[in-house]
Amino acid sequence: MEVEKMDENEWKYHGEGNQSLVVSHCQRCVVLRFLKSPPNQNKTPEEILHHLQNIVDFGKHVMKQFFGENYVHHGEIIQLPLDFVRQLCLKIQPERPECRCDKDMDTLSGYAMCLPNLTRLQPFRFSEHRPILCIEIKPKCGFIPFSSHVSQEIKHKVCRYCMHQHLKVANGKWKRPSKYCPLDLFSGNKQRMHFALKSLLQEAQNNLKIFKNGELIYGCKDDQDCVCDWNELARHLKPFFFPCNGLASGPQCTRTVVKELIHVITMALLSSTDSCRAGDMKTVPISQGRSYCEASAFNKELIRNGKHKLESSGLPRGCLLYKTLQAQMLDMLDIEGLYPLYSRVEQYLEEFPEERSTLQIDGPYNEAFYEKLLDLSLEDDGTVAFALTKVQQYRIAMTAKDCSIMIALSPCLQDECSEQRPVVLTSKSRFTFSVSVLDLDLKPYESIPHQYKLDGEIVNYYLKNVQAKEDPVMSNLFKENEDCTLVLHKV
Ligand SMILES: O=P(O)(O)O[C@@H]1[C@@H](OP(=O)(O)O)[C@H](OP(=O)(O)O)[C@H](O)[C@H](OP(=O)(O)O)[C@H]1OP(=O)(O)O
Ligand SMILES: Nc1ncnc2c1ncn2[C@@H]1O[C@H](COP(=O)(O)OP(=O)(O)OP(=O)(O)O)[C@@H](O)[C@H]1O
Repeated sequence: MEVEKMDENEWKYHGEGNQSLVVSHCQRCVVLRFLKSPPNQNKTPEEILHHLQNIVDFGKHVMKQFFGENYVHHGEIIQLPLDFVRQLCLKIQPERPECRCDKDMDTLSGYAMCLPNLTRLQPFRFSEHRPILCIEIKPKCGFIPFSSHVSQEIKHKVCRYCMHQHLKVANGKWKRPSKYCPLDLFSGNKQRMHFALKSLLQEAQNNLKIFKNGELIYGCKDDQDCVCDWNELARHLKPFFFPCNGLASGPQCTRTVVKELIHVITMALLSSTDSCRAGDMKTVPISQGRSYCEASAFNKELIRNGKHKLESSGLPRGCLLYKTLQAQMLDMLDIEGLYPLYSRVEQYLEEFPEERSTLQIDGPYNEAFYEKLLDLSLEDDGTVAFALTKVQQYRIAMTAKDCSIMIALSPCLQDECSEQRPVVLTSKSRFTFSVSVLDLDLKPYESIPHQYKLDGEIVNYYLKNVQAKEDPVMSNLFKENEDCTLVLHKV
């Protein structure tokens, strides 16, 4: 990119999260990702550069090992003319959702990350001018803690996402709770995955976005500004799934198109398109934890129908969901078991502050950092080394619990398909596709006390306001079904 010739008119607002703001190039398949910070808390250019360098290194040397070369796009740092950045910031400001304006885009350093635009990245070069559909999913934590340090039984039964939903609705972050449960998505069971994806389509929150040719066509910019109309979505998608038409519009058409969409997402998520170095690093056998969440609407429906066993087919080892789950499961002790270890590291650092850099708390995130993450031993020998390894593994796990998955799909003809290109078929069309992961910024060491506090708040809110009310209803349902089993067995 020729940085001297940067023109803000060639860029447009693309999206943002809590930490960064993204603009996309109007013609080329690239984005610029700027850091954000609260007003008047600007970092120096050196600090920004260091932060960005850490993000790139972490993607390159650590996350690529966990997720695989092809899934991770670590990007590169770019230095931009300050005038361009200021003009760009002014230009995009009106597009920004109000709820994100508590932080400002960094306009003082001139540094940003340059990445491929994953919403427009064509899975394969041959199809450069083909339309492209992209689905972004933020799946969140896909397992129930198995750690013996967990103090509240409910955490062994209901997943964090489902519990957190109630607190978020109470706090006004979202208007309605979602029926999505990450454990259904991560189950590998197509029926459960279908239910999870349908629930995401019903209540997208910040967990689902759909882009057509790089433009957001479905999902929430914020809780006030959501484009979530299934008929409208079906109108956009019909040419992708039914290119020769023959499908009249109406509710039946909408349902058919949505079903096809869910099918392609499921197939892409279960596909294995890469291998990685940490490939056979097994954090814990999935069987150790419960494979379903008691609060999942899918699970409740099964119980209502007298079935007690939720199928969990398991994920294929090479697929991105499997890799994400394995990285998430580096949180082996749960925040309750981790917090005392964090305190041990803190105490040590209070005594020996100069050791902070040797311990690589704030980087560099290099090969040596990665190697230290591979020790999965849970035997606490009382050392700072043990505590630090668990803290760093926990940070990786938190990062994997908050990352997003991008699936890019492009229609292709039968004679264009070859063995190198993964293809997914629907009833009337075929797509080449690629799967990537984004937002792999390592969670800061300093966020651990916040995690500890938030965990308590989520659980306490759930116990007080939800479980207390739901329990009699659910236990009655269990009882009814048990009665039924008794009749069949003995009489
Ligand atoms: O704690 P959670 O689970 O609510 O996750 C936060 C996300 O909220 P979500 O629940 O996905 O709506 C939150 O997402 P939103 O800003 O709410 O869209 C951030 O991703 C936050 O990350 P960071 O601390 O800014 O790096 C996330 O915080 P971390 O816990 O990952 O640090
Ligand atoms: N390389 C990319 N290509 C296309 N879109 C991108 C890319 N990177 C980010 N985005 C878009 O910008 C949004 C915000 O980016 P990102 O998730 O990295 O922000 P964040 O502030 O780090 O998020 P969080 O709130 O989770 O901390 C994403 O949800 C995605 O839609």
